Parts: sequence; structure tokens; C-alpha cells
Amino acid sequence: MRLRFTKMQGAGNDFVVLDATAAPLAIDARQMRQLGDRRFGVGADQLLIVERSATPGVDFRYRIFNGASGEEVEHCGNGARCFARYVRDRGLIERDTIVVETVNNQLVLKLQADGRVTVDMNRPVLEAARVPFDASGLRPLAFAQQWPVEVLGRTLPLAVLSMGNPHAVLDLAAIGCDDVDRAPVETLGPAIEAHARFPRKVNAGFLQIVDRGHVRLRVFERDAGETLACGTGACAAVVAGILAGRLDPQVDVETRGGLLTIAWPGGEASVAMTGPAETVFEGEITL
Ligand SMILES: N[C@H](CCC[C@H](N)C(=O)O)C(=O)O
Repeated sequence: MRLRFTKMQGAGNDFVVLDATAAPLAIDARQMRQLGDRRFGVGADQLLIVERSATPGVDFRYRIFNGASGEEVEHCGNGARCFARYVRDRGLIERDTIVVETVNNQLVLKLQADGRVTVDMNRPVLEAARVPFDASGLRPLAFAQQWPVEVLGRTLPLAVLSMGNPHAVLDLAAIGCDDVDRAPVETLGPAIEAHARFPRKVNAGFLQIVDRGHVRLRVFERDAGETLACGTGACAAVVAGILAGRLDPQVDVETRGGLLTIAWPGGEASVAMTGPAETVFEGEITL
């Protein structure tokens, strides 16, 4: 199969974007993995498919696949910003405000005059069972979403929540680490990602709080490994820090790939994420 694609990145989290608005794309998991492979394919953290939506009031369907596994997932924040840039730049829509539906959500994407994109990421899901997280036998710690989880022989205070996809956030101050670049991501990342208490695995965030308006974050992503940035992970980390009483309602999140700004007033409000979205190149591949 000959396939045209667009390579994009948002804060260094990179994507292969495929246009299925004119005709459906029949790509299996093996072909998704090939597309995502950095040596045998194009290479990307995730693959995004753009489809028209039949739902009234919704412009597009937004489907996300992790490149390493080829499996479909519920959400991708950096990808949502690239999605907005993609459909606008290709003239698939004339408006700067775009409504997309994912497998379990609807998102509103807004292209800003400065080139960044703001995404309404909806409310965080805080109930453990809906993350999903098995909290059986555990009692919450400093706040209702923080749980004592045994990982590699040590008990870690993990903030557990969903942005549509599952997240576990470790405030590095809890393990005496004051520099995210020295966080034990290589060891704790895979151990948290595959932990038995997360039946659908989990994205593992490592949070360094610099001050109430500025954090540094690394994320070992589910079925992707450490990425240069994770949009849903940035939202989850800021929500966790606000629930802990350690962050203000708007926070700059410094990731290895760039800066994201996350805002959450708390309660039933949506999380807003703003950040960059760039096209890198166009290409064709035979699968
Ligand atoms: N690895 C994630 C999907 C991509 C999320 C990330 N790239 C983002 O920007 O939110 C998961 O399996 O839930």
C-alpha cells in the first residue's frame, strides 16, 4: 500500500499524521508499528488518523495509535494540537475553533494568533476505578488521588488520575530528587507503566516543582517509553500538583522538548493546555 503522510511534532512529541477524510484507511497494528519504527519506517511516538465525523456539531474524528505497539489509545494532548494545525493548514476546515471526537471524549481545539494551539482537555477523572487503578487494600495519602504504591521494593506516593488516558504522577520531592534530569525514569518508568495495579498500564510522570507557577516534567509514556513531552501527562501533573496544594491554577510546564502552559481552576472545570504544533515534512511510504 502506498501511503502519503505528514510528519509533525508538538514540543518534541512526534507524530505521523494520515488523512482518512476522503476514504477510510485500512492499516493493521503491524503496519502502524512499521510507520512508527525509527529505522524500518518513518518513526514517531504516535500515529494520528484524521477522519470526518458523522456526529452533529463535531468536525472530525481523531484516532491515536502508539507507534511502538500499534495499539489504539484514548487520548494524546500534543497530538491534538498538531491535529488542529494539520486540518487548518490543509484547508480541511476554515474555522480556528475545531471540535473533534476521540474514542471516549470530545475536545475543542483553538488555533491562537501566535501559532500555538489551545485544547480544552475536559475534566480530569479522579475516581481510581475509572482510571483504571486497583486501589484495593490501600488508603489515600495527602489527598484523595494520592496512593502508596509498592514499586521495586519502595513505597511511592503516586497521584493517579485520567485525562481520558491513565496517568500516575510522582512528585520527585517525595524521593528527595530536586532535579528532574536526575530522576530515576529509566528504572521507575517501566516499573510503574506495567504495574499490576494498572490493568490497562499507565503513563508515568516525574514532576519537579520549581515554584507555584513553574514545573519541570519527564514522562515515561505507556507503550512509547520516555517522550520529549506528553500533553496529557502535563495536564495530569499540574492537576496532581494543584490537588496537593502545591501549584497555582496556571502553570508553565517545562518539558525536554518545549514549554506547555496548563490551566485548571479545580473542581468540575476543564483543563486547558496551550502549546506549539509544527509540521516537519511530508512524505510517502510503501507498507
Ligand atoms: N502514550 C499515551 C498516548 C500518547 C499521549 C501523549 N503523547 C500526549 O501528548 O498526551 C497513552 O498510551 O496513553
